[in-house]
Amino acid sequence: MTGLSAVNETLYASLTNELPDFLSNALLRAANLPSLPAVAMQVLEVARSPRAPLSDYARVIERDPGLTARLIAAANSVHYLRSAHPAQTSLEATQRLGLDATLATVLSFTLFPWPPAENAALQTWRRVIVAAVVASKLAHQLCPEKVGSVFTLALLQDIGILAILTTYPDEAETLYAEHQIPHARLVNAERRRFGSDHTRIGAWLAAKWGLPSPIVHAIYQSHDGFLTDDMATLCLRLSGSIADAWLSPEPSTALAMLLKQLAVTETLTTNAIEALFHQLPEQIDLLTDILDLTVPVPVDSHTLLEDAQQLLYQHALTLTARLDAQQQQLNTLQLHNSALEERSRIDPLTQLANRAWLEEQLQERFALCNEQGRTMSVVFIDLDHFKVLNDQYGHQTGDLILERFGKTLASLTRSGDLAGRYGGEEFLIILPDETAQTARQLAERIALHLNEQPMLKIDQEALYITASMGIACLSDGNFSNERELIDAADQSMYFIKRSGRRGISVHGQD
Ligand SMILES: Nc1nc2c(ncn2[C@@H]2O[C@H](COP(=O)(O)OP(=O)(O)OP(=O)(O)O)[C@@H](O)[C@H]2O)c(=O)[nH]1
Repeated sequence: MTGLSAVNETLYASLTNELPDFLSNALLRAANLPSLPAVAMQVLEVARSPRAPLSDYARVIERDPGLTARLIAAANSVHYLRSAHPAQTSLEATQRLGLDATLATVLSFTLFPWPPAENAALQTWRRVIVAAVVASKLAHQLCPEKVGSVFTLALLQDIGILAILTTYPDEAETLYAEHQIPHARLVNAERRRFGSDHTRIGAWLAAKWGLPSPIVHAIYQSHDGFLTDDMATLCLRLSGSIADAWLSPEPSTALAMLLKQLAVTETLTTNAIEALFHQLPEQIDLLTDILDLTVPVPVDSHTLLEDAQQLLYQHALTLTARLDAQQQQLNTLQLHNSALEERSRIDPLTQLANRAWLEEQLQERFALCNEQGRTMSVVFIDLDHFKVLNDQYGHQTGDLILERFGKTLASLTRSGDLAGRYGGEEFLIILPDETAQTARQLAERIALHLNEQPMLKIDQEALYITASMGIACLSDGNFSNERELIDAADQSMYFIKRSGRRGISVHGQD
């Protein structure tokens, strides 16, 4: 057996530093701060050794006559009386009670006020007793070699509440009456009222008693999340939550929420949880009988688990339905968005790209050419004498001509090219990776088309149009941005206008 641990000063100091000054001062001034007598400390030390025989516990316990008497009384309580001879010694009592009940009795007797009154301390003790049974059953499944230590830790996880109750009796009693369930909310309420919660205060108290640092750390982290690889830690963290569900006024709802959280850990199968729940009632009855504790709601584990799973299933169904509806909404919105986006790029009259889209594409293309040493050309087209057409045939006919010219451009350009309406009767074609020579060939095809195909027939009379076109190629000038490239093509187009219209000019060549 190892000896009693000395207080780990560094750990105690760092935990004291974590508490606000007013709280640590108040805790230290508290008259009845829970204390752990030497005998209980020694029992906990024994419990740290996984293979310690019951006789080791009995030997430690018999040094304290009061504790021994309590243990013998517990061993001779209702559940154990069927045995032929009442237990008379500490060893007989521990043997009859078994490890879990022995530990629970020792800690109950040393920490828990007697006789129990219906108050927050009793609620707390009820919770940890149920939690300890849960922890022990879970440990049998997940880490059988640590059953004893997990059970002890589960019993100690809420000692911080006892410390808060003795330090701020009235305030804490009210707080715990309000917030008894759920426990997670309690932790937040404690932080708001006392500047710290019972896991920190419990760890501090354990360090003050001189409990081994693994116990102190375990209490500190006892209420953290379920995502941990350490099975003993998981057993401890689950134990409190399962106990809360068990003791909740609406156990099936609480359990359903817990099962949902548990699904994330993927450590416990539904079968394992079922097995656990079916073992719990008997074990809890046994222990609470020995300790004269009543668990207020007698729970039928079968019904509870079934109800919880049903709730979870319904919840999943509602959630799926909601997700489906959201997905549909999203699809509609996306369709709507892409239609809007499409509309924001298209000139409604000609169905070609609009100016904004042309400029955006040109900017991107220009940057890409610079980055990758590629080239491109642009063709700037201005329809000739459009004002005259409008004046002569009317604005609507002018519109129709623009629309038909749009179709002409769309039919003569290739899929990688981008033709758009730059302004009133001005058009621009972007030709990625093409030289001025290729751009000229395209311009010539357009000119030929306009020459050969009338845009309209008005009163059986064919109406032809002409265009002035300017071309600029990135490779033929020192252009520092896309704007300069368009300007160059525009100037070439003006050169044609000035020269009498209907023609093609290439920047740098004419
Ligand atoms: N029908 C119609 N006309 C438009 C549209 N946008 C611009 N215009 C007309 O196009 C004409 C352009 O006139 P100008 O800039 O003088 O050019 P132009 O008459 O084509 O003469 P040049 O370009 O010098 O050959 C104006 O009368 C505008 O009103 C449009 O969407 N529909």
